[in-house]
Amino acid sequence: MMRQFFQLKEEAGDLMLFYRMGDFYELFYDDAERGARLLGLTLTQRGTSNGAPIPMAGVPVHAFEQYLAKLLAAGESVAVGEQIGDPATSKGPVERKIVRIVTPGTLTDAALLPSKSDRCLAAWWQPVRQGRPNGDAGLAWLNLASGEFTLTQCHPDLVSTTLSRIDPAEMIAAEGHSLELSRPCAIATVPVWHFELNNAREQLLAHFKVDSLDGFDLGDQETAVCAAGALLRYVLRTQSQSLSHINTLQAERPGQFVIMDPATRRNLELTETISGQDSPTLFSLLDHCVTPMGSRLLRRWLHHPLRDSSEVLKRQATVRTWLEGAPPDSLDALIRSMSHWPDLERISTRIALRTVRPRELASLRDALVGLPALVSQLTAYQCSADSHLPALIADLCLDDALANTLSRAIAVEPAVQLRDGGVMADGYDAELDELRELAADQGTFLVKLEQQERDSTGIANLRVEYNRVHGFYIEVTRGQSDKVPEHYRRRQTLKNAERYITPELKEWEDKILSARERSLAREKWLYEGLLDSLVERTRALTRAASAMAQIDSLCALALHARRHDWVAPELVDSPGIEIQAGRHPTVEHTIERFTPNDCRMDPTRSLLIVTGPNMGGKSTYMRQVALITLLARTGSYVPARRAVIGSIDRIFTRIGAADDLAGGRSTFMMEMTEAAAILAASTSHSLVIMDEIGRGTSTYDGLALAWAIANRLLSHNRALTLFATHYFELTRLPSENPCSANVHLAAADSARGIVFLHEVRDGPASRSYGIEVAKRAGIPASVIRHAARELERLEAQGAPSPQLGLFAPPETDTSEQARESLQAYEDLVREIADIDPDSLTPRQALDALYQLRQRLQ
Ligand SMILES: Nc1ncnc2c1ncn2[C@@H]1O[C@H](COP(=O)(O)OP(=O)(O)OP(=O)(O)O)[C@@H](O)[C@H]1O
Repeated sequence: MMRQFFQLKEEAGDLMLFYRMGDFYELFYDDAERGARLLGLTLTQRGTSNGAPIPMAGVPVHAFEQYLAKLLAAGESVAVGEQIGDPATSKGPVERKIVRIVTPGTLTDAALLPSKSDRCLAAWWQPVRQGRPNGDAGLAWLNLASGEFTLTQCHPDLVSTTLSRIDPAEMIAAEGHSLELSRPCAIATVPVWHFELNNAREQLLAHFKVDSLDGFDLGDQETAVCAAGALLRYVLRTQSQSLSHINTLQAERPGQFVIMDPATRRNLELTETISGQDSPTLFSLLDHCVTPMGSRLLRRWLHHPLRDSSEVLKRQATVRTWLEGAPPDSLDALIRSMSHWPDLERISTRIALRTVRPRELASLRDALVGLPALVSQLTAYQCSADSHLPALIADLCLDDALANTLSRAIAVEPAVQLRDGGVMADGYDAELDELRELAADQGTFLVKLEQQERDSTGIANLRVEYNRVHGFYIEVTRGQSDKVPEHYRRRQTLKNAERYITPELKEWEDKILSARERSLAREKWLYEGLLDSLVERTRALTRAASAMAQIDSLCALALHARRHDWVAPELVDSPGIEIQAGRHPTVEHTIERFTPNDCRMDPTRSLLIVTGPNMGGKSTYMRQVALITLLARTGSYVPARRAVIGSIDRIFTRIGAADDLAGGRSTFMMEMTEAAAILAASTSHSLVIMDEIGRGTSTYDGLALAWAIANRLLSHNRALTLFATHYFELTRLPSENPCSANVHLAAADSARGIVFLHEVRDGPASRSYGIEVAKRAGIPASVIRHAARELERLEAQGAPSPQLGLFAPPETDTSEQARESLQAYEDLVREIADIDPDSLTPRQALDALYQLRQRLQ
């Protein structure tokens, strides 16, 4: 047996191998130890190997799925070695085979998948030369549960940002290539040759059954093709079924989405709060979706705001259709009609994988039967020319044949498992009906036969009976045996009676005894046949599922907009943001009276210095501007009286970083790393939120850095920036650069202390109110008094203000020496510019380098 185990284990490789033994799945050796640790199983032993006991741990077959879910959540991958031979007829160990491989990124089973989020598998490939990244990285990702297969190429620095929006459950990387991930996920390593272009391309050609990839328009995506090929190879290994639902491969090109790095997604709390909770987040707020696929799409939209306005405007126009010119209760009625919809997206995938369960088909049938009513509800809306509702409705118009087939084929309430029978509907197949009738109506048949035989033989006490040893028989008492007709064959002789069988009874016996097995086999065969016909429809089903998801998500956005008085933002191509009376989408629900605020930023007013007391509302204000921008770019309405949102390429936020102790970076280091990324990548189309940059170090250092960073953003990046700070010295920036302006969150003194007005006003804050805020926070009165005295003393002393030197314009050195060194420097630069590296031999290049170095000295 262990030899067989080792064979399977070799096949399973790193996967945990569950080896079927009777009613248990057993783990051995390291797998057993890992399983015991992760699942809390009791570790036992079975025999010895080289004198050492073999560790073993097992789980009962009936509870396997629960254990599996736990392991997948822990990022483990599993292979199931099932008994496929018949124990009764096997000599030696029963034949076993790996029949199932489950990895965190290749799940399709509804029970193991979260309903409201995707779990995809991604592959990453970075060509290297001399140990350094050489060119763009390639990424491919597959949502096996929906069949979406996508790839892209990006600069190596953008890999982590791109992965943060894809949020894979599992990553495939080449052996020896390590990748830094912003969130933990399972990593599978595969040999480097899986990523080689020719192998990868062959894999894709074979899967899509094409001679060239030209039709997919991937000419500029060679590195990403390497990743896609390796990914497909991995998936084919894990899935024993055909992957016919993966029928296209789409390339994403830079510039399609508003880029947000992992820190920004976290700071804006799109789908997870900063502390890692599911709510309150922007997604939890807007998710009024009534289908799981609608929720999943909405989540995707929030992580993928679009740069190009055309698709956004289509979504917006569809939301408008439901809000304007339609009776208010029609939206509620529409949502109600969708609320019983099953997860069509996953069902159609499971049809393609041929793993769909009977009850899923029943729910598909019910949904399809109700589809025409939903379609007519949708067509009743008057939509504007720019809405894509008509296209979505067209995708929902599936032909009746599918609904009719399912209605005829599937029982009203089918069994959970096909193996239990009772799945196919009565009347769908005459042979199945007969088998079922036989199995169910044996009593009736026997009574009928008995009567028939009594009548034909005239033996009044003739009986038709059954026992386990002899099966069915006709019993005639000895006294009547002379009346027995010739075609009766004796089966058994008893003291007082003879037992007979007739050809008719024998035939019926054969039928009845195997009727149940035959009816189950027939059902299985019919089910497979039904799947054959459904598989051909998966494309249409997937399109309908996608239309349904979009309608559901857009209804959710419309509902939220109606309930909370949101407006349609105007989208323009120039860079800029203008918001009138904007609110924070989530904070507005957590407090009684939210104060709306305006915001105007454009190239002539690109940086706003935001000052105001702690707790004054600075962070809320800046986040609300970012969230309104993001919502506008997903097609949603926004919480404002009016909003005009320009073309935005990236949103960056640098907000109160937490220590990344695991990554070995302090708060200040994190802050500076994020700031460095912003300075390196933001453009005049970027929205940058900087909250109190520089506060993690000494006042002088902090202020100096904040000043220099703000200046750089203003004059070099020219990004639309909201820059909150407690360094009042920074409020002098607008007087030096007219493209910046001061705004502040107003507060007022009252008899009972400071009152936060939460109102954004022009100009800098007059003072900081730090001591008042500390008082409200409960700092002991004696400490507050001490602090107030200290403040007075410092102010009276006119404590040296660090800004004096900092804010002064750079000194211009006019001395002769300075002029000379400037001249020398310019000569040197010219000389370097004149070098043509392509025309130099390596030796000449080295000489040139030495000469330059000498000049510097
Ligand atoms: N516009 C607003 N209307 C009403 N209440 C608001 C508004 N903005 C913020 N608040 C309230 O003020 C609280 C503090 O806001 P926020 O954290 O944005 O202040 P802050 O100025 O960034 O503070 P700190 O400088 O200490 O980080 C919020 O939790 C919210 O309850």
